[in-house]
Amino acid sequence: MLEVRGLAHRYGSYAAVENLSFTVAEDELACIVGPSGCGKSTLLRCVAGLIKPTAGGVTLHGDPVDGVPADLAVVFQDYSRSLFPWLSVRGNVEFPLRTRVSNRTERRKRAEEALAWVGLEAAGSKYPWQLSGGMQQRVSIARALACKPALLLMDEPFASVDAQTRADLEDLLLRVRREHGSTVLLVTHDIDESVYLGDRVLVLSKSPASIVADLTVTLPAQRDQIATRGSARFVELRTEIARLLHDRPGAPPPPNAANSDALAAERFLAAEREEARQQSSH
Ligand SMILES: Nc1ncnc2c1ncn2[C@@H]1O[C@H](COP(=O)(O)OP(=O)(O)OP(=O)(O)O)[C@@H](O)[C@H]1O
Repeated sequence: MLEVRGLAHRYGSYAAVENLSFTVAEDELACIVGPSGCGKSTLLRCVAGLIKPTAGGVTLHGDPVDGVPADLAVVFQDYSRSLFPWLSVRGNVEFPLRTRVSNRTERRKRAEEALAWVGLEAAGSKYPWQLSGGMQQRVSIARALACKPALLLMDEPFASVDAQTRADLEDLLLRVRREHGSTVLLVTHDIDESVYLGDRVLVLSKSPASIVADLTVTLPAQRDQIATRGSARFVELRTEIARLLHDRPGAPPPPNAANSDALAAERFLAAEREEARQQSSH
């Protein structure tokens, strides 16, 4: 569905992204994880057609992306700036449909349907500022889904909410995807989140971003915040990604009850999570 080939982007003389190539298949959820400032958002903006790459290109269904494609939707981290405060929740969800669906009744139906998908069927008449942060981000997700996009791009979508809300939103995304099917490219700097959500994780290098690994997440499709995150395979994958991100071939191996390195690995990953939390709060 999506092909990124030889993509590079420079801001003046500064190379943010260099020679990136990958594909995303229909109904796949691919996560992009990389160090802070490595060029993840730049990559996503190029895929969304918001900025023009300086080299290489992006195709969606084989058509070159040159400007924002009609069948693409983006969810940003900062829900408070992406929702219109003067429109009701329903009005926000209906807004992008104005240019896509001419029939008003159909627009209303699509908006109500999308709000039900994210559990906000009773909040349509409220205003965004009357909702919690997690609920506002659910409105942003409903707005994106109402467009029935061929490709959903998400840029650190859960980085601005508390840990419990984040877990709820992650599960909401997995459920909506299971029930309604969608192709998703999601950027995060949280290693655990990339493994928990992804069918695949693309690991980026430090700036200028290039792909250092493309890992298939060999975990059961049905995920659970406790059982999945506690499984040996999950721990192996996140340790592998942490090692790749920090370019430390000698980093601790995956924890193993019989292995005294287990504690060191846990400490290393806890420091990783703390660093990601601090970055997202800035
Ligand atoms: N409009 C711009 N003009 C100049 N430089 C920019 C611009 N946008 C981003 N950059 C630079 O390009 C590099 C990559 O930025 P980008 O936002 O893509 O990284 P990121 O991986 O998404 O960062 P973060 O993890 O902190 O969100 C950074 O060094 C940034 O300062």
